Amino acid sequence: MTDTAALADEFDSWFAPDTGAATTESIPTIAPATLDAREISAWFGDHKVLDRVSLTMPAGRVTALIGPSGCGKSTFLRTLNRMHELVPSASLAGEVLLDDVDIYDASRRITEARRQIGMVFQKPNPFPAMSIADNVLAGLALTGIKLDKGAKTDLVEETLTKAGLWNEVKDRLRQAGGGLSGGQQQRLCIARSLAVRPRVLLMDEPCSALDPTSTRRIEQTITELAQDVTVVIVTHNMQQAQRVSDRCAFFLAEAGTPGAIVEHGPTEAMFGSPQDARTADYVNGRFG
Ligand SMILES: Nc1ncnc2c1ncn2[C@@H]1O[C@H](COP(=O)(O)OP(=O)(O)OP(=O)(O)O)[C@@H](O)[C@H]1O
Repeated sequence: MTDTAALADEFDSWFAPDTGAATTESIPTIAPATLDAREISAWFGDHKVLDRVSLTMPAGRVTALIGPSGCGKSTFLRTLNRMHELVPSASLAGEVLLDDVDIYDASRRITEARRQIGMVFQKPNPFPAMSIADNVLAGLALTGIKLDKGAKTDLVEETLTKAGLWNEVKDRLRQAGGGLSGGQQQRLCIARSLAVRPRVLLMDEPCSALDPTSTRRIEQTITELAQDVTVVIVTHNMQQAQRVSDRCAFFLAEAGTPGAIVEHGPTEAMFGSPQDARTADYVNGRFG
């Protein structure tokens, strides 16, 4: 996916399949949840790209997924909120438990899983012509949540503050989201995700399109967010993984085999005393 419009479509489509979303006048405030992936295998057609990946991503912590290009990090991330199934040829085996409830259970609505497990993409994808405030509120309509004006105003301030953008935009909330810098747009997208009060926020290389200053600003935001929401982030940047994450999982797809986790654990141990020689080689920049 290459342009902003296409990514905005992706945002739209992830809520689209559900027709039975409930309407409510308030958004439940809930605590961060633990996400537990059990024996996840994933395919595109008959190409198996993940093989029985199990990983617990603890509540209120930042977990970084690291590994060379093509080892299945993004695919794994997309299985965690049922985005993988948006690809027509895609299939999946295994379970993803959100505080012990399987998000793939047939009785659970797809929209509810995606509301509770939000996603921030590689390139910022605000709706460019929509105002900053309306961008923040965009997810509410898509999930069927209706709020009165005062509650919306409060929610815009609350989420832009949490995303570290409020002070920069509070005097121009009616201006177009597309007029912000790349880093500001990414923080706007974080605020948009937070507005539906997710319990988990998935981030797929959220800084890869940003300059170093904007990157550090997003990293600061991620660190601050972790008390409200569980964060799972894919990153190629080893310094970033060390700076923002509590735990890391190292993925590898060796010699044409599907991606699997070689090692996972506290970030300090993964970088300071890795158990597997392949982890040591990767985190020290010897390949990948
Ligand atoms: N939509 C798709 N259709 C078919 N194959 C896909 C699709 N998306 C990913 N793949 C394949 O799945 C495998 C894993 O890709 P994935 O993007 O998950 O890896 P990654 O570790 O996130 O890579 P990168 O770090 O380069 O983003 C690769 O072989 C890739 O070519």
